[in-house]
Amino acid sequence: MFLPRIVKRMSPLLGSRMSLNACRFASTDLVRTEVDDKTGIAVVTMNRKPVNSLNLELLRELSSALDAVEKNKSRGMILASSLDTVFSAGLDITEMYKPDQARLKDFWTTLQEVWLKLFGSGFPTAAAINGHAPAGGCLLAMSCEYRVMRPNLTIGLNETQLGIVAPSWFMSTMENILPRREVELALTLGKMFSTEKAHEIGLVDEIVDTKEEALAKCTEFIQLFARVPREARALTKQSFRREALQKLDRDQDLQMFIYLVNQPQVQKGLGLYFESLKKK
Ligand SMILES: CC/C=C\C/C=C\C/C=C\C/C=C/C(=O)SCCNC(=O)CCNC(=O)[C@H](O)C(C)(C)COP(=O)(O)OP(=O)(O)OC[C@H]1O[C@@H](n2cnc3c(N)ncnc32)[C@H](O)[C@@H]1OP(=O)(O)O
Repeated sequence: MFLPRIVKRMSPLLGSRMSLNACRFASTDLVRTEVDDKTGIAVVTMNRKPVNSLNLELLRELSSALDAVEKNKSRGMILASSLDTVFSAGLDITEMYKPDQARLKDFWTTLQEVWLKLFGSGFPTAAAINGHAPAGGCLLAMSCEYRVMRPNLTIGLNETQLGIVAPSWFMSTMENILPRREVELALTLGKMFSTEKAHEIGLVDEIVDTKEEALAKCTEFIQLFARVPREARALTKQSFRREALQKLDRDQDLQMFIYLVNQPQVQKGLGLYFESLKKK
């Protein structure tokens, strides 16, 4: 159970430029949330070694962090990773391979919840992509309004490469950013884009060299909205994203997921893929 710990302290995270700002922290082991008192922007940092794979516990804590950002009336939120080379490896394969059925249900329901809160948030969002972002990691980054990425990394929805199908709301999330044709090709190929290619096609907005620069660029983006009335901005964003949000029928999607994941050929594929990751 996530219990936000709100304390005042100096920020150790954002380097000298922001280190004098007092920050409020609401943190757990897996997700650190820090609100800069000067900018009012929350940085939500995923911290699950080795690769921030999204298991039930990490998803639950992300969901709670999004609630806390909403409740605190933060000016915006930056999603980042504490790891040097990985933003998030996507869904934790161990949640889907030979799963406990009750936990599998909880896992998927919580993932839906995180997406609904992040993609549908009223506050401005940006992703500081300081590491690789395959599949579910790409989904989180794409659910934000702006993406800043370090060079020589990869991002994309690679599900078909694993022999699985990205759910339709993963697809809609990509379609909110890229032209339909580009999305169809990316999805059917299971394409992982380099940072540079992702920038060229518009999947990523800016490339920077360091995590600190990524956080600074995300902050600049969120500050663009400083003079825009908050409610009007939020309703405009939510209205623009409504079609994608409403298309998700949670019960039907859950049933489909449970059915597909339990198919012997999907289990076999997930097992082989997991083994190949271990042998790498
Ligand atoms: C309604 C329709 C429904 C359903 C159809 C059914 C299912 C579809 C549902 C959802 C879509 C799926 C979405 C996903 O997100 S699936 C996950 C896809 N992720 C990946 O393919 C990424 C795999 N990982 C990597 O490519 C690399 O690990 C990465 C580039 C991220 C980092 O490389 P690095 O060299 O730094 O680390 P590694 O040595 O590879 O890994 C370290 C360690 O971590 C383990 N690992 C990696 N990724 C995962 C993962 N996703 N889940 C669990 N574990 C992972 C890896 O095995 C290593 O473990 P160990 O050997 O024990 O150290």
